[in-house]
Amino acid sequence: MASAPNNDSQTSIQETKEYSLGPEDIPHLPANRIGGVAEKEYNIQPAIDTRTNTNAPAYGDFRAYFQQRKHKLAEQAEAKAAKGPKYSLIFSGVIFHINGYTQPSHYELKSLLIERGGKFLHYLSKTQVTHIIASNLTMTKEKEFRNYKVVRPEWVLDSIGAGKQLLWQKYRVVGQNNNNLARLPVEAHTEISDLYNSDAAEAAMTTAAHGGQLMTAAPAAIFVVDRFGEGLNREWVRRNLATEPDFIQRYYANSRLHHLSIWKAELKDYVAQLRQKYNKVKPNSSVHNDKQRVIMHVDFDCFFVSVSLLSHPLLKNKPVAVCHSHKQLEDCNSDLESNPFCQKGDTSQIASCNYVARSFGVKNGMFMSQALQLCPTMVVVPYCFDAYKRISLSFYKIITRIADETQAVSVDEALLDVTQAVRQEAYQGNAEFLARHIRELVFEATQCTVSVGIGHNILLARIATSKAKPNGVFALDANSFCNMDVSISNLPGVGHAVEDSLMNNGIKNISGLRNTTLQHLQTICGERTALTLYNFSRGIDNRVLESDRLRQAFGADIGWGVRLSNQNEAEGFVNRLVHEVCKSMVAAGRTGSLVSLKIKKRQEGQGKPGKFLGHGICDSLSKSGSLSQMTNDPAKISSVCIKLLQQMALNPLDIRAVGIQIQKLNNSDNTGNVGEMLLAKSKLSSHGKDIGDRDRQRVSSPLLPSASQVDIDVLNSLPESIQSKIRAAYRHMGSNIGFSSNKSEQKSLSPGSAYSKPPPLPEKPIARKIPVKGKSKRGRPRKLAFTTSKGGADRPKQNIVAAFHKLQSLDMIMPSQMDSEVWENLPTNIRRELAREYVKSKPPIAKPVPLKDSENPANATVVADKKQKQIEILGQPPMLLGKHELSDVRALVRAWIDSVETNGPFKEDIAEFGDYIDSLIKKRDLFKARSILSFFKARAQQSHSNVWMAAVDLVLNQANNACMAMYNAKLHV
Ligand SMILES: Nc1ccn([C@H]2C[C@H](O)[C@@H](COP(=O)(O)OP(=O)(O)OP(=O)(O)O)O2)c(=O)n1
Ligand SMILES: [Mg+2]
Ligand SMILES: [Mg+2]
Repeated sequence: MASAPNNDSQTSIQETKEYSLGPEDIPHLPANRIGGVAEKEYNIQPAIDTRTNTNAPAYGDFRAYFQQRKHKLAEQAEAKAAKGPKYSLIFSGVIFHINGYTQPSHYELKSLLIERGGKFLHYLSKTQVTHIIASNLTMTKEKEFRNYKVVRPEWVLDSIGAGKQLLWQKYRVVGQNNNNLARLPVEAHTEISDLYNSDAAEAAMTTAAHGGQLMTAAPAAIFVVDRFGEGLNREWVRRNLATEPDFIQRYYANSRLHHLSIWKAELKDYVAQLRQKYNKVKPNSSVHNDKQRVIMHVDFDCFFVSVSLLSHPLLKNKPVAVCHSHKQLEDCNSDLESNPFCQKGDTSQIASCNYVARSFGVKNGMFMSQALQLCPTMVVVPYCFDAYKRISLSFYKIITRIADETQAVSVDEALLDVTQAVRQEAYQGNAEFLARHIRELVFEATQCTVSVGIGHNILLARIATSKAKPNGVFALDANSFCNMDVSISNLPGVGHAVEDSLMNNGIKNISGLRNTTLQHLQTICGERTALTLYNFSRGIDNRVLESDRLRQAFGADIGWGVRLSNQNEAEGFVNRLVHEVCKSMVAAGRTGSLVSLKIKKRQEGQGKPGKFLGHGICDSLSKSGSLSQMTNDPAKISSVCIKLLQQMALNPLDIRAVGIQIQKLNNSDNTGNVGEMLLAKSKLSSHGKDIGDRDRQRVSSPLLPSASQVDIDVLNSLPESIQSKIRAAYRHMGSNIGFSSNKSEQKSLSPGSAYSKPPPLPEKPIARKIPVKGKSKRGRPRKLAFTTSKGGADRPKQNIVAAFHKLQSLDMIMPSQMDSEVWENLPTNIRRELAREYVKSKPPIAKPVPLKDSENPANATVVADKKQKQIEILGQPPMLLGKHELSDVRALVRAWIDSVETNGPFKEDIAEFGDYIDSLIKKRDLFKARSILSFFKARAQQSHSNVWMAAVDLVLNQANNACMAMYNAKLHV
């Protein structure tokens, strides 16, 4: 075995014995390794820090180095302090406020400015503020700030680099004269020639970033330093536009974010494959909530750097970063201080830096210019994407074989459930032994170190890893967690919006959170988020691992270099992108039946993007279309995509980013959901024809789930006319579907039966698009349920139902609980049929308890019944960005979520949306409020983003408060 990053277990056990909590608390974790450590000790040395006695080859005399370094820094600090202020006060007189997400972070910007004489305003006081720092602004903010000096964070960094306060105008986001700014020509060639005189902050860096391959091939010809007046290779730029045939491949080859997202998706499938290979069975879910669970979080230390250093072993003990920076073209031993990028603003982002660099204050994600100030001797090495992937695959092989369950988190990180694995004789029930074994095996296979966090749940394991790093193991229980000072923003799913809401209510840290009652939290951030935070703050986390969740979509997004001059070029680009996506689908043996095209369209009146050839500020558009069958054929998918593009009727010159997503995949865990399958199939009759002979062929295609996979509850919940057609379709295939809703009958189908193939993988309940609320009083299966009649709290809802009844003449009303996207894609006649059946199946409506006339939501019913009148009586309907039609508002919501899916929304946008819903409620248009909220919730759920779910909670909470105030009842969404 190669020398392993391991420790002598005996030694470490003795060392940490004094911190023991007792085995009765945590039976399967090594009791002598679990928390119970005084808070201050955490700050100095983790209770279980195997780093101290490690033989870790990667860090050698690391500890001694750190001690020396600390000493030296302290001396330097003292010397500087003795001399006077640490930095020249270039920002004195600047009173600044930071708006929205920024890179560097709020915290970093704040420190940089304050240290240099700036004054920070937490709450924006428009009379005091001199500068607002923002990377992007919402439309509302843009209007609001149009008379202020709004600057990009680069202004701060570049000013520091230049040693003086630079002119803010060059960094403006919007400004006094913004309206007069000449509209930048959109044609790519103009933009390119503009670049010759440009000071676009990221131009050189970005072009370099995306041209890594070319730089290697011919650095002298390609090197781009326009920013410093040395000229730009025009040919290079031309070659880097989306119109070039090999653009996508080169873009893919150089974009780290693209790699990270693809790897994440691929690793999910890879884990599922490996689990089959190793005959892993999902562990019994009954132990999910208790203290018997042992969860590990395993994460490589400075992954990209560690891997890149395998081919640069001599740099091991030097500060090193992986980054697309010109600096990597420099000789590592040259005088780096003289590098122009040390003095000018190199805004390329550090993907990963090693722990030596971190000891200087450098961090992952930092801009290179800032990092070089902190650590001028830092060496920059290039990306090695192939090696990262290769090493990641070896890692996943090892951990998936050992763990009971594995959830792929990212290329360098996984969550393991090892509850059973630790019971094996070799580990004697000691999780730490197992963690060491994993570290040894990974090191032996990859020559890189991983750190392991251990806990009874995902939250504890993750927090423990931050204590274990680098190159160590740390176990944490809930008690010890409660003694730690964990930042609220480190809790999973806490984004800016939630953090700000908590801050505004005086909840600044985790102990503040713990000291807040659940009820109070609920008023701040909604029921679900409140409960999650309430639990998290106490170290409680009931989430289960998702080891069997296959990837749900294939796709690609390109938001750089997209400059298209005509429709032909636009269609050609979409076509090439589809071909790229299909390649990976074919390789994975997956097919899909729904394709979405996302376009970012240059926003009217916007100047040139901050990033050369970037997408700048855009409107996001998205359109989906069904494929005529499950397919991964690029020609078929491309023709649907091109139709979608044509339907969008855009000026190709305005297209700034293109994304394609293929969903509703075969073999994915929604194939067992017959409701969804049936709806997908219904969509096939694209001209609204009934499911007849023409479709029977399709019904017998592999599109339909096998009879054994049909969820009878869901089938029974459909209108009878549709049920009978489905049953007929199965009869046509030579199979009968039972009428019983008894699940055990389905399972009892003989294993040899042609339709007895078990549904693939999922054991957790399948999310249903069409909810079933059990049986009606008469014992017959209920039709699609609109509401449960429970009495008091349902009063407003029943009135909405009444509104619905009255509106049935429109007969195209979507049942609010149905997935709106599916609904919109259904043929007209099926929609009508569902709507009619739906209405017929409603139980009689209970008489509402009379309320004061002015408060009676039934009035809303009457108003809703006479839409035109509503407008006359109540005046203009409430507007969201100038839109009021339901379909328009939905389109806005969809575009909103699509445009910032992963990062989550700006809090101002949430507030604006919340206010719009509020005004709907105040205008008594409960039907619309509910419908839009359901749509919002459904789309947010599809994004699988906790941040979006938190946004849903916030808006729902606000809506419910408004509803309670008006009707003394909640709005059921
Ligand atoms: N926004 C991001 C996040 C991650 N990565 C890459 C670089 C990292 O090396 C790798 C793993 O991410 P980690 O967050 O685990 O960071 P490191 O492994 O570099 O450091 P640590 O030791 O803190 O885990 O993914 C990236 O390029 N950009
Ligand atoms: Mg890592
Ligand atoms: Mg990681």
